[in-house]
Amino acid sequence: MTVLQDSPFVRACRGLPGPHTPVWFMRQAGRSLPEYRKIRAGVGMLESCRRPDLVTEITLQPVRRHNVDAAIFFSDIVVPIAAAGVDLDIVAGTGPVVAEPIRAEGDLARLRPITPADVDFVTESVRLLVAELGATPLIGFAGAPFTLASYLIEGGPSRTYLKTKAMMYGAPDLWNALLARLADITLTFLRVQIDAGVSAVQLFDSWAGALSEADYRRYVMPHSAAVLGGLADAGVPRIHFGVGTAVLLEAMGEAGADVVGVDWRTPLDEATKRIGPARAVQGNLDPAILFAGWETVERETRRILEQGAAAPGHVFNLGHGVLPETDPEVLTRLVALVHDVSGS
Ligand SMILES: Cc1c2[nH]c(c1CCC(=O)O)Cc1[nH]c(c(CCC(=O)O)c1C)Cc1[nH]c(c(CCC(=O)O)c1C)Cc1[nH]c(c(C)c1CCC(=O)O)C2
Repeated sequence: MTVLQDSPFVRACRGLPGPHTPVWFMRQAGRSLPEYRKIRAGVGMLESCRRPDLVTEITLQPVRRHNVDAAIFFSDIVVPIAAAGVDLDIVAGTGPVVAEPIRAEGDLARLRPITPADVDFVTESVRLLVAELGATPLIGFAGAPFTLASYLIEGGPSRTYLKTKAMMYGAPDLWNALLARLADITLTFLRVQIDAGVSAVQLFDSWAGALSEADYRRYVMPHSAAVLGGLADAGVPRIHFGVGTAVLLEAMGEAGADVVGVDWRTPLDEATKRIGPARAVQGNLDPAILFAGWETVERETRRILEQGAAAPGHVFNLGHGVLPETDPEVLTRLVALVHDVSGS
């Protein structure tokens, strides 16, 4: 086991004190970095996720630049479902597009279980990265069953989740069969990453905020809990993140998280009241604040560090991913600020 238990990041995830508040950014690897745009030129997104040389280089780029406290494995939430047999592509500027969406019982056969051999490129990439990263922890990740199902059912990104909700409410047996399959694939995919040496995992339920708490608990939480609960003995912290989840924070913690990701809509002290004292929080600077000038960035960062102190552990992050237009120098400066303000 290569879990970096004494790193500031893993300690904060476990609610233990450390030398400073650790910080990393969702989508820290990606289009905000010129070196990323250069290495990705002419290479498709899915192809880049399957090439260990590219995965390693792209994952390391923001670590070299920003002095963040953790790296996040470069991949995408649809990589395991592509490995499970679903014909899909990641279209620049749009996101995942599924050739034949899943709408009926017979379509489930297109989503078979995966074995570690189906994602051997993940094992190889994680091993290379863990060796390169040394004392910096690597975060593995996967999409949660609801968010994955939304792409599979809609066929691509959606504003209303109309077909997704129609299946969830109107065909609950099919819905539960689909989400159970996705939970199984996700659990295997995260175990592969843990076995290869990641120090933490993040389950992205980015679009769960489309649901009420009651419906989240009824239709989604059991499947996410199967994933997170299935990793209870794995020895790595589990982060559970979504957007627009103010009313879901308590349930997302209960689903089996050690750390609950919070977007910018809920202050971290308020989030901690809802989540309770047993779990750390991660967040929650609005990614758009990075465009508002340094004074505003500094003021908002100080506020978030103060409010985060109410939680047993705080991992500083944005409330959602880095926007492609972000000036990377602002991110570098933000990391230094978080370390400086929170350091003893
Ligand atoms: C919903 C979701 C997806 N993918 C992901 C989520 C959950 C996180 C979130 O809520 O943002 C997760 C993801 N996708 C990517 C990462 C890399 C690691 C990191 O955070 O640095 C992670 C963690 C790379 C990527 N995934 C994608 C890119 C951009 C494609 C490119 O660089 O060509 C990257 C760097 C493509 C993608 N893939 C997806 C979308 C919506 C997009 C954006 C489409 C676009 O704007 O072009 C699906």
